[in-house]
Amino acid sequence: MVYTVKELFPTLQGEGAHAGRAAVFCRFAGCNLWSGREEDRATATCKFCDTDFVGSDGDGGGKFETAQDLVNAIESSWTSTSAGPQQRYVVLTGGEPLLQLDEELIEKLHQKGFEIAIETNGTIKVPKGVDWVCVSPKAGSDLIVLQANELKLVIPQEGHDSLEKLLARFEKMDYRNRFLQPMDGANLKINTELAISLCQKRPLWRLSLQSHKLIGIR
Ligand SMILES: C[S@@+](CC[C@H](N)C(=O)[O-])C[C@H]1O[C@@H](n2cnc3c(N)ncnc32)[C@H](O)[C@@H]1O
Ligand SMILES: Nc1nc2[nH]cc(C(=O)O)c2c(=O)[nH]1
Ligand code: SF4
Ligand SMILES: [Mg+2]
Repeated sequence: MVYTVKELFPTLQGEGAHAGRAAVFCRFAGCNLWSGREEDRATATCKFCDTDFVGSDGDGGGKFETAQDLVNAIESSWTSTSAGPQQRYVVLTGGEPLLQLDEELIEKLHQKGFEIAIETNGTIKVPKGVDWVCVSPKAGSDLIVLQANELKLVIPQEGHDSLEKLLARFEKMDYRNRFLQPMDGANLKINTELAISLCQKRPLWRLSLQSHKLIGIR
């Protein structure tokens, strides 16, 4: 299996329950809900993406011919921060990482001592062995990952009916942690105020800020 990776870099997880934790980010190329081309954005299922996931030309990106090649690159990225063997943490994101993640890659990352997290839109089955699953549902897509460590809902999304009804539905489902993340873009300030007021009204939800953007890291 050849893995196409847009970029691979050490940083801190910026979002959700593990915010602030050292991690290597492996951003896979490609997504099933948007081509990544600006001219397709308006007609895509997911229209608000903040990420360039097209191609393999980013820092640390490339085409990795084998799972072992990719794992070696992830390990080098971890070590490049002088971090030792403890608490090795990799976040597989994209694009949509579940278009490429397979059990061989999971097994080889575990052999190197990595705890594995994924960021997924929840439309593709999660293979066995992933340690932390964060699902971020998109309006107009078929959510099939109905159980996860973390649900991270970006708000507000065009195409969702009543937000309060949607939250009530997710509150009954099997997600261990629930976050509201304000949509970045022209309305970030208003969206943040909305997320704050909803978290105050509905304490099953916590606020997830994209803290990496606030502090100017990737
Ligand atoms: C770029 S996506 C990649 C992983 C996967 N495709 C997904 O959507 O979960 C990573 C995270 O960024 C969130 N995100 C994307 N665009 C955003 C925006 N404009 N504002 C806030 N969060 C955003 C997604 O919802 C997801 O939680
Ligand atoms: N630092 C940092 N944290 C993140 N958490 C989720 C991200 C993503 O794009 O998947 C992300 C990202 O792009 N950078
Ligand atoms: S599903 Fe994720 S990667 Fe795909 S377009 Fe939406 S936010 Fe971006
Ligand atoms: Mg991001």
